[in-house]
Amino acid sequence: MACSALICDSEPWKDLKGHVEDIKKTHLRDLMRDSERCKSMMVEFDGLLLDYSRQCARQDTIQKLFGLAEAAHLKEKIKKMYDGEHINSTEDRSVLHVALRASRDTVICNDGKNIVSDVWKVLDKISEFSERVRSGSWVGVTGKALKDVIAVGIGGSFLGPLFVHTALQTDPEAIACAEGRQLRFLANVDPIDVARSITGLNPETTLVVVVSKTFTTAETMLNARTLREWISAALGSEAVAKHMVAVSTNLTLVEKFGIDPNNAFAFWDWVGGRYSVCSAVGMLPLSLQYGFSVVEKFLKGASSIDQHFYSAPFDKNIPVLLGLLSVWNVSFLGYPARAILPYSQALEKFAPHIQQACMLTTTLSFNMESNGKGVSIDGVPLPFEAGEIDFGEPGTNGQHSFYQLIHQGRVIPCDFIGVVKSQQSALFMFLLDCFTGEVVSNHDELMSNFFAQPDALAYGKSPEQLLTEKVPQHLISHKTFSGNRPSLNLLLPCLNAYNIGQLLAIYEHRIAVEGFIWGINSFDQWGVELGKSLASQVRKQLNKSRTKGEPVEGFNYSTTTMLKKYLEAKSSIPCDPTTLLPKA
Ligand SMILES: O=P(O)(O)OC[C@H]1O[C@](O)(CO)[C@@H](O)[C@@H]1O
Repeated sequence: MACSALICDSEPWKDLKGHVEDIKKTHLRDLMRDSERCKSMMVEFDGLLLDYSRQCARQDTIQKLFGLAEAAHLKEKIKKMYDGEHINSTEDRSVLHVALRASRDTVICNDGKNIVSDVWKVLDKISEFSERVRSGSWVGVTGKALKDVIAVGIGGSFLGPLFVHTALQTDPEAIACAEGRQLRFLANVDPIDVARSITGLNPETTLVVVVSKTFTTAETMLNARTLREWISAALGSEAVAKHMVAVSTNLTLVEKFGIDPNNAFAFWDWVGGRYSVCSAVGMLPLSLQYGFSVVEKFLKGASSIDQHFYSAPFDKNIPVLLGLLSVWNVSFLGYPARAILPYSQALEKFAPHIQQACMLTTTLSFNMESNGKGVSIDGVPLPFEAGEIDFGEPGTNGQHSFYQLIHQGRVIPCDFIGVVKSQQSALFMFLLDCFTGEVVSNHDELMSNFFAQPDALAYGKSPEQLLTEKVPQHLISHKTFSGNRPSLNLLLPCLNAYNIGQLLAIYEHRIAVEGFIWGINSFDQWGVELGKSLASQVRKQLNKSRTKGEPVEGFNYSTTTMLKKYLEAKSSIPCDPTTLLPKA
């Protein structure tokens, strides 16, 4: 395909378009009867099982999708990514988050230079620093060990590390390593978030890690200054050197902020913010909390998927299959959203992370920032829908809220993520068959839903079935489930650091596959910049009005009215910097 050609003009795309009507005539009830088909739609790799037999697709659909992959030069694009070509063309950068988890002996080059040794220099520094802090050889200004960490950062400098931290928090090995320690995150510039992050913490025993790729993000920098004030007010300004460290690509600004450059942990412009969990962005706070040996396992899990993604044939390649199926669901079947449904509470922050990587809600994800685009990589407007709205909630909580929508409302393809061996066992596990009368353990109860829900979505319930069940006539339409709702299952052996790394990398690469097929740049984010620049105009106005009493001007009627109303009241409550609590 020529450079500015769109994938929708290719023959395989047109062929798939024509195939849609064919597929619409099928029903998952019938497709699921074909065991050979189902068998061909299962892939196992490194302890993982992907079952995509409940996709509205036949084997020939999958073959057609492979044809589309070829037309989009998917293999070549993956190779270009690993080869360090500047595939993020609008920012003229390579996209090399795979280098962040490569083993020491791997060679991955950016602009002709092997970057794996740079990666390991920083990882070794993280390992050494976190060990000093954890062992108490690095102490705060009053000589006390630093047992609590607040990681200040937003977007990609927050959501990924939060996901991994939340997932590790209940893993027995990680629990043992984190004994007596706390890791908190401060992302939102909302004073409520600030108060939550420091409540109950003593500056004497707290280390603040400021995480910002650019070191210019307004929310992060204000929060960092606020915590610097909190530390200085309690311990004196010289305490900053012992109580604040930074992670950034902009070491000049780190130094200007007042953080000792020796206490700065670098990463590089070839790491996109939302793909930065495996850089110091995630590795420093997580290593401080759990120790380097745990985070190293996480990196190894991600690396295992990196190698699989690079070398496995497409019919056995989990991220490739997931990406192609997403394209099928979004661009051909017309389903704009995807539900990410982990059947493990430990993964409660997974969907929020994927949203940014993919888009953004209260917990928006990385897919939405990556693939929420309307033009091709060459700047040509897309005449088809790309990107999807990701949302999710761990089962069975989701079942008691939005599952009604996915069963009988809109068709939303679902990713069911399950775990064979839970991180935890509840009491009933041991008492089964004894005197409790419980039928299954908590985990089996949870997983019963993981196995049942996809079939409920696929098969539904017809009016005929309901009649045989003697459902009253007036309720038949209310109780009818159309079924034929696509889903897939990803089953992980357990949820240790290694598996968490695998899961992260699978979803990162799935996003890349989608973007490569759609022909968009998944690695820039110009869309979020507009909101940032408009906020800066408002910030200037608030400052002028509050400090000089200047009138609100230059905004539309709506914004002017709201700003005036807002400025009428004194919205900031004076606070004591040592506690950051409102002054009585
Ligand atoms: O790490 P930084 O530079 O503070 O940026 C934070 C986040 O802001 C964004 O640029 C936009 O949300 C993200 O891509 C990034 O992760």
